[in-house]
Amino acid sequence: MSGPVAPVLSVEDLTVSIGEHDILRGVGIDLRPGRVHGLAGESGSGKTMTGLATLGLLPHGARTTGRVLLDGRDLLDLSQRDLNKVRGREISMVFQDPATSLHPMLSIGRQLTEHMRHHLRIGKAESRARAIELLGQVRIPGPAAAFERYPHQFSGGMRQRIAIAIALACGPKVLIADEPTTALDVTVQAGVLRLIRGLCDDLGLAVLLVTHDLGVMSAVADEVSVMKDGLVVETGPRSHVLREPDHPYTRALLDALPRQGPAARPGEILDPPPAAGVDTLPREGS
Ligand SMILES: Nc1ncnc2c1ncn2[C@@H]1O[C@H](COP(=O)(O)OP(=O)(O)OP(=O)(O)O)[C@@H](O)[C@H]1O
Repeated sequence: MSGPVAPVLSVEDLTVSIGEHDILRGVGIDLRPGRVHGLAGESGSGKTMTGLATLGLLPHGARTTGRVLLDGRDLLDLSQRDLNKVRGREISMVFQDPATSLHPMLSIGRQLTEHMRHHLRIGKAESRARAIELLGQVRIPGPAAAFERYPHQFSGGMRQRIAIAIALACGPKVLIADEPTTALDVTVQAGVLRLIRGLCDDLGLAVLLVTHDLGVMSAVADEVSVMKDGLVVETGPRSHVLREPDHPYTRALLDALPRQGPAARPGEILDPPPAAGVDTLPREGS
């Protein structure tokens, strides 16, 4: 095992308030290249808000304190203009429902290339070639033909792969994936998770994987943070947090999982055999 890699993105003591409501109350998370950091917690605990805050995408009127450091720059200090350069270029986000994140009236090729041409300032032929390469990288069959097609011509799983290709188009260092498989049929979830894991490994992406699903977390994450009421109550290596949690809230989350076999205990359900990782997921259906 190699030593700890320096974080590319560090959220430090982040607070977000809207009106009287304290939504985040001092969140700290480090994202490292080539690592998937899972963010778990019950609905309303602040997972999505943490992801959005890293992109400066907070609701109107939100007040923030703390720091979001990307390679040493505090994103909370950037102007909207500078933040726009960071979003999509250095940090990208994939949302739960690809049907809403893809534009229904624009071809896949246009959605991929406009993004690249804007951020990377490259020409039409170069952006087309890169788009087709990206579609291949996310395993869309027939990438050149897919380039000409529209979102409705693809299945949900394929649409999420396309959304991931768009997120990766400008070569970001950080990918925020907010419940990326929750809207998908269970048979295609594994394939999308395996893709995210593979891209993280191959491209050295730092991934924040927001999910309420501890099974997903167990299959893909290297580190896990657990949120409750706007705070990270526990963070650490996946095997530790999901098998021997220190915090009673994490234990309660694990105990609330449905049992999956006569002798299964939470640690056994969640932890794949050593080094098997994502390969323990079922084969994808599309
Ligand atoms: N636009 C908004 N304005 C005001 N409060 C908001 C807004 N969006 C979210 N909140 C509040 O912020 C808190 C955290 O929400 P967030 O969506 O981050 O939770 P979450 O952990 O991602 O939950 P879920 O799993 O349901 O998505 C919640 O109390 C929510 O009601």
